[in-house]
Amino acid sequence: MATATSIVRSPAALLSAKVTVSDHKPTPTVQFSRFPSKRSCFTALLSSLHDNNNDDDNNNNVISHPKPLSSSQLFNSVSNGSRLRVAYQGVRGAYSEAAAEKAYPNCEAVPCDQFDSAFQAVEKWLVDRAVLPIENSLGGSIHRNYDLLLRHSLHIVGEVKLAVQHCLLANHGVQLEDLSRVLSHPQALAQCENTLTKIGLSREAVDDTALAAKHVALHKLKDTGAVASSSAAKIYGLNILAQDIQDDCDNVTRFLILAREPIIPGIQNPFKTSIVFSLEEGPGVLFKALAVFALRQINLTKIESRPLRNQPLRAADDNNGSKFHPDCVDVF
Ligand SMILES: O=C(O)C(=O)C[C@]1(C(=O)O)C=C[C@@H](O)C=C1
Repeated sequence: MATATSIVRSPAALLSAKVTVSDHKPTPTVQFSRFPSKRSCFTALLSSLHDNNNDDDNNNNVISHPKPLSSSQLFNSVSNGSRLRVAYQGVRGAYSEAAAEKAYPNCEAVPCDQFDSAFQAVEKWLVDRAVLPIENSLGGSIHRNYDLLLRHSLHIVGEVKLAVQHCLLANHGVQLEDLSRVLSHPQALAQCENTLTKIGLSREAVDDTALAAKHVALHKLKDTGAVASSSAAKIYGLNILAQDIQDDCDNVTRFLILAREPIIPGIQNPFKTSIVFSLEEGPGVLFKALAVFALRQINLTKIESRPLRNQPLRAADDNNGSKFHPDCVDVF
């Protein structure tokens, strides 16, 4: 069990509650809110009130949202008698596939070549949900997905944590001393940094761990291994040369569950909220923004800062001599 915090609907209506989150279930979260400017912040607040009142959506000034998911729909892996389709990045045997199946045990896990394709698959109604990695206990944040969350209009409706245990895989008959190179996802290579350095293998990044295993098997490579899961070894017929090669035995990746529809937070489940905002530069702006949470006893579980793409880096000695200008601060 872990402790987390709730609930922020908008900067104008802050509520907080200390809650307990089970690690074993997907944690429901309210929608991914964006407050890039005062104007859009106001729009977001208006549309959220509009949804809650269930009014007819005839007003063009108010953004219309898809119908929100209910908490019971959220955990149902069967919709209308058919299996829920859940997009993940990678090929069969990727950790993301295991995360999708952990989030929705009876789902049809749908492989996507890139993170962006998984976002698009949900937006184009090809699948019902996407399950994508957002941070790892050893490797840190997966920035690509933070940036994609800003570019797409999907909602975070839950999260799932997966213990990641890496294996060193090779073709049958290949010994550890035959290997000079290893392929894997960059995060997986980072999570095994110490072990791979000790063995003395050069590293090459590919799109996902299972793809690395598939490549080694398909091309019958004798000098190249793959860092991937034991299920990838089974699927692609590879031998496990070493198990649990990650640098820390507590290697956990947190995945977000994304949907077209937001969910309405209920009181029966704990809720976590993600907010994105940018700040005008000036002394103490970040301190003041964070004080809003501190003064209401809201426990922040993660803070992430991303560059604003449409603004070049600001010089360190401009304006009032302030050396640090956070371009964008995301509170998760
Ligand atoms: O390559 C995979 O198997 C993935 O699912 C991707 C991914 C990641 O993006 O972090 C997921 C979990 C592990 O941390 C390593 C890689």
